Amino acid sequence: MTAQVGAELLAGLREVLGPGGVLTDPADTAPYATDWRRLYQGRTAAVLRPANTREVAFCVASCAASGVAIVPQGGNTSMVGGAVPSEDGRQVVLSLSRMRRVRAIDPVDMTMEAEAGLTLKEAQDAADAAGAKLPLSISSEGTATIGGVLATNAGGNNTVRYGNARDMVLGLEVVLADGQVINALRRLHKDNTGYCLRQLFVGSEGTLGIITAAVLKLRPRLAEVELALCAVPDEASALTLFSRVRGQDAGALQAFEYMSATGMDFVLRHIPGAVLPLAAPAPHYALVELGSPRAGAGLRAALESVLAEALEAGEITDAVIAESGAQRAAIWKLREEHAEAQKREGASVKNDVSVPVSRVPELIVRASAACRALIPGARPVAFGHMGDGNIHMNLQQPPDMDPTAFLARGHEVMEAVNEVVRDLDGSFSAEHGVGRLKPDMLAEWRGGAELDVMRRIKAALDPAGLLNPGKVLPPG
Ligand SMILES: O=C(O)CC[C@@H](O)C(=O)O
Ligand SMILES: [Zn+2]
Repeated sequence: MTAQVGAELLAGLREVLGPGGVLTDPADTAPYATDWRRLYQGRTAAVLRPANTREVAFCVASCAASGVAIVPQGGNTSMVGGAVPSEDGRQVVLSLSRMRRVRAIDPVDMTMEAEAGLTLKEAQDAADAAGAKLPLSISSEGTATIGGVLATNAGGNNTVRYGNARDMVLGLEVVLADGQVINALRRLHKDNTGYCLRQLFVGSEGTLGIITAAVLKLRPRLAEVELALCAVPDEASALTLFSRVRGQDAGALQAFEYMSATGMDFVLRHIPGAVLPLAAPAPHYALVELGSPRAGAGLRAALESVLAEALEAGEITDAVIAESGAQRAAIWKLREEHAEAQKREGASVKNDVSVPVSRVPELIVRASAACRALIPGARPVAFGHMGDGNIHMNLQQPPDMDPTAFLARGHEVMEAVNEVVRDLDGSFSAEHGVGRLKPDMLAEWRGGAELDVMRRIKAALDPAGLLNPGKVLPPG
């Protein structure tokens, strides 16, 4: 059992962090205690806002000495309640929001050293200003932070080309549960000196240590980008189109996103300014993006020719290629606003699942049918990162159903989808993590020796269980 947050602890923290560094007024702490989806309504006695790594270490050591648990928090955009405190008020939130410096960018090494509280968008912009590209891109990048995307190993829209967050980390600075700091902010591409500790913290969702800064690997800035939105007759055609585009020039493909008619309809109805740039709505859509750091790479002609072939083969029925940066942004908005549009349409159950890419059409067809059979009138909303096999196999409430009654069936819905995912050799959580929502699934899917090793690592690094309790690992 963790300890209550005492007045003495708070006074000591205030002395070092300053008055603005420790929030205790419920009006100030409330936004830190709930999640974007409003799945959880926690309570916290204090939000700590350290301004540098030394202060983070001080907070962690002070809380450890008092037996108080800490919930690390970045942009608080978790889809699985990974950054919310519990309802009993015994967990303090440690927000990294004041640590937002770009410490260094090296254009020769092609690296950026950034602090955990910098938003992903700010980091992307800093890379761009230095003539480089930070290729991680997710829908919540304006709010999500570097610490958060690393702690959760975020994936997003460009995984098909650049991999996930963990593929972009060369170095890491982490505050451990006892207040020690691992300073491994190295910029090395080769470094076989013992266990690769940084990758242990990436994806650990704040349960093993608190990431305070990272060295990120940059890529050359793109000189040419071409984007198309395609109308697709069925799920199988979307996969054939993906293979065709990749087959033409695998190195140029940087996003292949799938959307269904239902999700697109929500975006067009709920998101101001959203307009479908095609002649008519389609049953399915594919967003295809090519990019090259080389000016004169001929991507426009390449895209036109591959789409002409796909049209001829009946894999697409229509397509539009963006004519400007503004049009590109408008098309991306149709995809990136799916989560917001779903929220405005009412209650939904999210299933962030992945399967081998070849099985994505089967996943969408079978899981949609399973959801419809479970709750008649519910609307499957499949969309996401088809090029890497990660589909958001979400289910929207029937229009006339009480949202609370619908959400009460959330676990049944997740299980119906997971049954299909299991059968297709997939994963119950592709990019959103486990958080507070899915530890029971972890027990079931990653049980046995895997879970045993995870528990031993947790016990070794956080023996008192003070870092983000209740997240990732099921109660032991
Ligand atoms: O809302 C979702 O289910 C997915 C959110 C995010 O991962 C996305 O790809 O837009
Ligand atoms: Zn996603």
